[in-house]
Amino acid sequence: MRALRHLNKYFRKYKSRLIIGLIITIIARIFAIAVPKFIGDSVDVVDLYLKNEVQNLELVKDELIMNILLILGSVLIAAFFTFLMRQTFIVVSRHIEYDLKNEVYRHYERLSLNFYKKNRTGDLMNRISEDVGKVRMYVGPAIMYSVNTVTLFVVVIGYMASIAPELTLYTVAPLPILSLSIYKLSVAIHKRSTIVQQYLSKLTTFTQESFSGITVIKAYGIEAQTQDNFTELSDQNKDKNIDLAKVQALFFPLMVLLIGFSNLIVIYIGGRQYIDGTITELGVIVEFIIFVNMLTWPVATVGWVTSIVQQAEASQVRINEFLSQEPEIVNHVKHTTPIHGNIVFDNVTFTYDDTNITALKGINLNVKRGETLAIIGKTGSGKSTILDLIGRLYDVSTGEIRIDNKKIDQLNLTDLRENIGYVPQDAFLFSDSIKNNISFGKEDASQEEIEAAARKAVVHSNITNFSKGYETVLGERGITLSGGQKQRVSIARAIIKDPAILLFDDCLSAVDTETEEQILSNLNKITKNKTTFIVSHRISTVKNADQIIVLDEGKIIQQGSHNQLLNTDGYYKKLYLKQLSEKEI
Ligand SMILES: Nc1ncnc2c1ncn2[C@@H]1O[C@H](COP(=O)(O)OP(=O)(O)OP(=O)(O)O)[C@@H](O)[C@H]1O
Repeated sequence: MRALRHLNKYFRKYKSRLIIGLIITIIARIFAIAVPKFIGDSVDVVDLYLKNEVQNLELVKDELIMNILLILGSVLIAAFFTFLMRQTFIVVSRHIEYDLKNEVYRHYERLSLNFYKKNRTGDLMNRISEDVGKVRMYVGPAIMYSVNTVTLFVVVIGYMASIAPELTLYTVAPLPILSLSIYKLSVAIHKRSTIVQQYLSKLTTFTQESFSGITVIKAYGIEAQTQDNFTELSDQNKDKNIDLAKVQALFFPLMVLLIGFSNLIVIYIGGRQYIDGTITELGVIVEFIIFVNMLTWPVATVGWVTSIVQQAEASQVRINEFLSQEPEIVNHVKHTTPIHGNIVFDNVTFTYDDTNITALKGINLNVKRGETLAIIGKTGSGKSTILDLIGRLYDVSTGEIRIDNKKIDQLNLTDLRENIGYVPQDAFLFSDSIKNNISFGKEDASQEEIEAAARKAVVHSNITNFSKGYETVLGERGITLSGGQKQRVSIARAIIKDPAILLFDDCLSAVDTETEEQILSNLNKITKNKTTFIVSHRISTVKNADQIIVLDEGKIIQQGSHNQLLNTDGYYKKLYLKQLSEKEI
């Protein structure tokens, strides 16, 4: 129960509603037990009349009508309060579920990229949906049924013991067996449903991947093979579901069996006691039979609730495991720090701690506001890593990065990121309209601003060619756009922010050289008072930059302007000549 203590703050938050729920439950139960009492009384009146102890039939009829009205009234009141009980407890549980989901989501967002690399997306999603759902079963149904059971027990058994103590003892004796059996069964059900969940998530992941990669599947003609794999997974899934159904099927028969057993005891022992005179009223037996049936479900829920609490505990442990993770990148500065964009790398070395790859080794750079630095180099040489460090997606291992003469970790992280327009290598577009995908960089952007940004990124005419223009909704990962169009929408998204620092990570690779030239000439105007880092494999993209660096295995092997580098033998010149011969320049 340790992990579940995390929820106490929510119980405190909804304290008053829970107390009201408790009072409502007690009232509902009191009215519920009135029903068997009135039935018992009715049987007694009829019994007395049959034994000739009461002769006036009218009196008997009046008493019966009165009892019927009382039963009706009690049932209605009990039903109304039971409805209110569910409304309070279940509604509170939905509020707590909502609060907890938001808490987990907020925390996820604070965590650094490393966290996302170490944990699978499916796992993150499971904890926020399925695990929170299981915890809700504890804060909702489990608490509601526990309160219900305890109040019913105190009220009903107290009343039963007051009218026939010995019979009460015999009647409740089999109930712990019922509770224990239901508990065992619930544990077995839980085990099997966990397995079912695992198989279901395998099947979901497989289906999701095959639909995302449908182009590859069709291009390679492997539909039949994919179908076989799906059928196999589906088969396993079905078998596990059947295993689960087998134990679930035992639940109600087991309950009915044990209720039947308790009823037999009441009839047998109660009958004997009535015959030998220990019990004087026949109605008591009738009342007891109704009480046994009333107690059965709450007793069964003791076992069920125990298993719910165990599952919730396990889920909360998993949730707490993530909640207790501290973000590696911490915002040390709470006050705002304006960003102008003078960037210095001072002997920066960076090692990815999961792969242990030292992606950057002793990098020194000095880029002033208004300047453009281009980075070129073989794949895996550390180009993207430089951009990631500027956005403080990771902290440097040794050396330091300074922006406007301040160490990067002495800047307000939100200010830093708000002042960066980043265009990643793999343009990611959300399943939303093109308009919203662009204005993502500036939420309050007007249509004119959006169009202006799209014009600068040379994608406006493509967008207006779509029948719905800027309202065109993009499919998953923007599949309705070509690679080059996606890149340009992504550039527009960065431009619209009008940030102090622009980071372009090989984002013109899918654009033809003519369009590239137009974009670069537009960027030239935009970046006049900004600091720009541009990563590329093409000389045509980097040639106009103020500084160009060539990276190789994390080290700067060449540095200078286009002309300076052309006059030096090395990687840059070789690449230039090669691309020139390919007529790329
Ligand atoms: N998130 C990461 N976790 C661990 N290692 C990484 C990560 N990203 C990159 N690396 C490794 O760091 C090195 C530099 O990668 P980086 O992405 O900076 O290269 P790059 O020059 O941008 O390559 P490309 O031109 O192919 O984009 C590579 O060896 C890569 O495998």
